[in-house]
Amino acid sequence: MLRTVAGGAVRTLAGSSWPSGLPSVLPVPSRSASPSQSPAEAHFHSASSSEAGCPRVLITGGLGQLGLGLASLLRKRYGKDNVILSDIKKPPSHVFCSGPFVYANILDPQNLREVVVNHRITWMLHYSALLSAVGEANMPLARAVNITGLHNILDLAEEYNLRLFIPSTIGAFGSTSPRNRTPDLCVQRPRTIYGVSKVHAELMGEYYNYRSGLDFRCLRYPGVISADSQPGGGTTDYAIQIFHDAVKTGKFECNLRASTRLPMMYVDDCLRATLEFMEAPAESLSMRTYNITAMSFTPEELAQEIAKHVPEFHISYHVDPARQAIADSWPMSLDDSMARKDWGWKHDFDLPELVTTMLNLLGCDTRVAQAN
Ligand SMILES: NC(=O)c1ccc[n+]([C@@H]2O[C@H](COP(=O)([O-])OP(=O)(O)OC[C@H]3O[C@@H](n4cnc5c(N)ncnc54)[C@H](O)[C@@H]3O)[C@@H](O)[C@H]2O)c1
Ligand SMILES: C[C@@H](O)[C@H](N)C(=O)O
Repeated sequence: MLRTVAGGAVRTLAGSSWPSGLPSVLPVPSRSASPSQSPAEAHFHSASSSEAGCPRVLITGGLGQLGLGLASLLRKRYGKDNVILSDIKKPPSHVFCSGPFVYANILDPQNLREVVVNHRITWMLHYSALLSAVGEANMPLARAVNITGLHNILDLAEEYNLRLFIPSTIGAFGSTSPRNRTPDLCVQRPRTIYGVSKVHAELMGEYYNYRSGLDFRCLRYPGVISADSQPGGGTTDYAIQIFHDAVKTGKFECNLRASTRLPMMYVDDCLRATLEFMEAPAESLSMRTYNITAMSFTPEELAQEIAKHVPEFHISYHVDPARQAIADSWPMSLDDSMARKDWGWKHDFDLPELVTTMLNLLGCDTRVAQAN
């Protein structure tokens, strides 16, 4: 099993049969390989890996909270030039210089087609979206990007036989879903355009998989916490901002109630899960959409953990009714046992490690704080 540590470095790797000669990694599945096929036949039928055996990856929406970290991890794995970052935003110069970047608007199918063809793309990781809070603030745009854009992506992935990853979210559940240890399969009646669009993405991807064999893969992420990128307008954003404010000012005003429990994950776990899932043999996947999680906490519990390192830290509450209503309809914890069973998902970061890591990355000397 491939494992990484904070920062994305490979820690331990098992297995060694990647045909491109990459350092020992999980065997790359050919989606049409079967035990009766010769490796040559399997390779011939695999359109999800490039001629050289190494995927050529396109990341859409790559300048958001998660895209840059994902690109960095995948570039370490597959080579800088095999991972193309794209967005409609202008990249800062350090991003532009760090590897291939192209403009790709998911609402423009012609533009997308050119990118896929010109860069000989074999895997697409589709990260463009409007998140929960900004989606409610601009429903028509969220509907266009998250639903019309998705249709463009699916059609292209089917036409060019791409392996397609689309992240879903805890926001794909609603108040009528079980809220404790929410299972993979249950009632999904979200009441945000974000949630509705993600249920649509899950179902459409599974339908394309069923209809034409599209190698669609989807993980329902919890709230993802990272230090080096800004959150994009979600309901779980408080769990990032709290660290910045704790380090800068020692206090934080939270827009959710103290007792609001939500599933969360540190970004390194999230990105490693994505890579491991993309590399998992198709035969090991009993489903195409999996829950993954690491921890669940409330703002109050997070503040208490931060206060162990920043003793003067003070949290206050000024609840935003729109975000609170969204959070109250989401799971408090997820059941991700199927991901753990099928393809070996295992998180590294629980709440104490998350807090220590975030504070260290943001420049707070937690050892000194603890000593004090
Ligand atoms: N961050 C989280 O906590 C979290 C949790 C669950 C799921 N996800 C999912 O992961 C994905 C990435 O999340 P994120 O936090 O990086 O989002 P983000 O909002 O930070 O970034 C989204 C990116 O999409 C781009 N985009 C918008 N319209 C576009 C268009 N027409 N064409 C191309 N790109 C466009 C934006 O410019 C932005 O850079 C999303 O699909 C999101 O639903 C994120
Ligand atoms: C949970 C996730 O999908 C995103 N961070 C949001 O809050 O909208």
